[in-house]
Amino acid sequence: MVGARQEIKLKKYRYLIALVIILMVVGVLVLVTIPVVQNRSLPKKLKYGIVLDAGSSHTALYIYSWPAEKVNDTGIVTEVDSCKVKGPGISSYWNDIEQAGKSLKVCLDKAKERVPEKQQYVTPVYLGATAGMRLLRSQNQALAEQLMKSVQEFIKTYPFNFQGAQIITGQEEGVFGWITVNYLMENIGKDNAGGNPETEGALDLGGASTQITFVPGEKIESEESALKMRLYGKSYNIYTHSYLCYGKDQALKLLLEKLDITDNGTILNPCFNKGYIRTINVTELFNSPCTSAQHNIIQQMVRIIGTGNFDQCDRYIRSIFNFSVCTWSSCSFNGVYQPKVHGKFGAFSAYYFVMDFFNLTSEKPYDLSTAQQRVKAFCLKPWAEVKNSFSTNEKYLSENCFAGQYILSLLQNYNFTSSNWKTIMFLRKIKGTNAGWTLGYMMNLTNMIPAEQPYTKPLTNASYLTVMVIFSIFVFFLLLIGFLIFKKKIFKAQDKF
Ligand SMILES: Nc1ncnc2c1ncn2[C@@H]1O[C@H](COP(=O)(O)OP(=O)(O)O)[C@@H](O)[C@H]1O
Ligand SMILES: [Ca+2]
Repeated sequence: MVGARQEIKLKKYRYLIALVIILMVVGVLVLVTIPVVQNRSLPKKLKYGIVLDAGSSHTALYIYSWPAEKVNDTGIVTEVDSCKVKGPGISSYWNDIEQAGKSLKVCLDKAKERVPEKQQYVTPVYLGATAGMRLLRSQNQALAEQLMKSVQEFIKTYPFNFQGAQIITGQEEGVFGWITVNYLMENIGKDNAGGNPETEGALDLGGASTQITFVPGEKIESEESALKMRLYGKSYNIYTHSYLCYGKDQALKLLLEKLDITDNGTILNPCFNKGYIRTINVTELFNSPCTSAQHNIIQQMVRIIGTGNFDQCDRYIRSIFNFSVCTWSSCSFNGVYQPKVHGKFGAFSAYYFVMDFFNLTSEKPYDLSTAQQRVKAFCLKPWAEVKNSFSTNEKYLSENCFAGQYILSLLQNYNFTSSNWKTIMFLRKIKGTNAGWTLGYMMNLTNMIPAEQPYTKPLTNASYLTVMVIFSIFVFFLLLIGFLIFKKKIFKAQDKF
């Protein structure tokens, strides 16, 4: 009788213990789920940053965004919107200074709509002007300053956190383009085991200048073009050079200057399609510091007539580069030091626009001879045919033969030959964000690129909690089993007595 009563008591205890276990497990699960769900359902607070790229040919505005709490993580800043300012670059407003600022209205209004009102006061805005303004400043510093002031004052009328309008250096333009490319490709910042991961070089072709930036496989001889950077705990020895006057619009002026002009004011241009005619004002050609050479043209207007002569065009384009001097172990042109190109390259801006026109921008790179054939085939077409076959804007269309040949020539001067041509990838965007100096510039000025690898927890919050709970349950069960065995032994021992 006593034994049976004890058994009932023991059963009751077991049920009680089972109930306690279930309640504990439920309790632990609730404790885990709530914080995880809680954190996930919180809307991610986004931060914004705006950069205006005041290029020589036009101004563009870019809006970037990133989750507030992840500033130092890599690959998380993305472009959420962009806006192309109508009309020419700010340097073209030298005769109507106030209009330079006003020209930005449509895009700044768009930014005001895009960035949530509450965030606008803390959203930094930067304006960086490039080679167009560099050239103007070299001609007339006061005028350049007035123009910068005009854009600055106009941006200040907006509720954003204005951080300054600067004419950036060619070196900054090159390096920030390189940072943008490598940040978006996630070549920098990722903790790749075993030394530095390979970075990609950056090739930027603008209207007034062009930049080449890469980490060479050899020591950089010229200090002028060397830059040591520490990013995310790794050191990079970067080579960068910006060629003023070798953007595609200024290079065309360099070419026109080389061509003969007839007494009646006609220039025959082998780099324009046969039959194409463009009339320009002489001052338009010679008002640039790139073409300040003396000229004795008496006419006001000159007529440029395309002859579509590929070989002649090639020769003339070569003539705008000087190969006669080099005081270094290797040079590109004009006596500029350049180490051997190394690794892969991303080529953007006008490189992309022009090569895209020739359908040479696919994921699978084309070889140099295919590129040459395509450009040649286009240059040999008469203008009448070209005009009818493409709906491209006439100015770009008429300059594509020149631009295509110029790009092929420039890249070969950098020593891209048939053997390494395919290391160049022509691209406009990387993961939805425009390739260009603006993103790198903003990240640098907002201190978003740490010099050292930021401390990262080995586990995410959610996995940390999960692991902790699983182990708690595990330990709890071990204890429980131990306890039950222990109890059983005691009961058994009691039964014996
Ligand atoms: N759709 C296009 N097709 C061809 N060229 C283009 C196109 N859009 C822009 N470009 C060219 O890209 C270049 C952009 O240069 P830009 O950034 O304004 O000058 P810079 O960087 O020298 O200050 C210009 O030469 C412009 O004509
Ligand atoms: Ca540019």
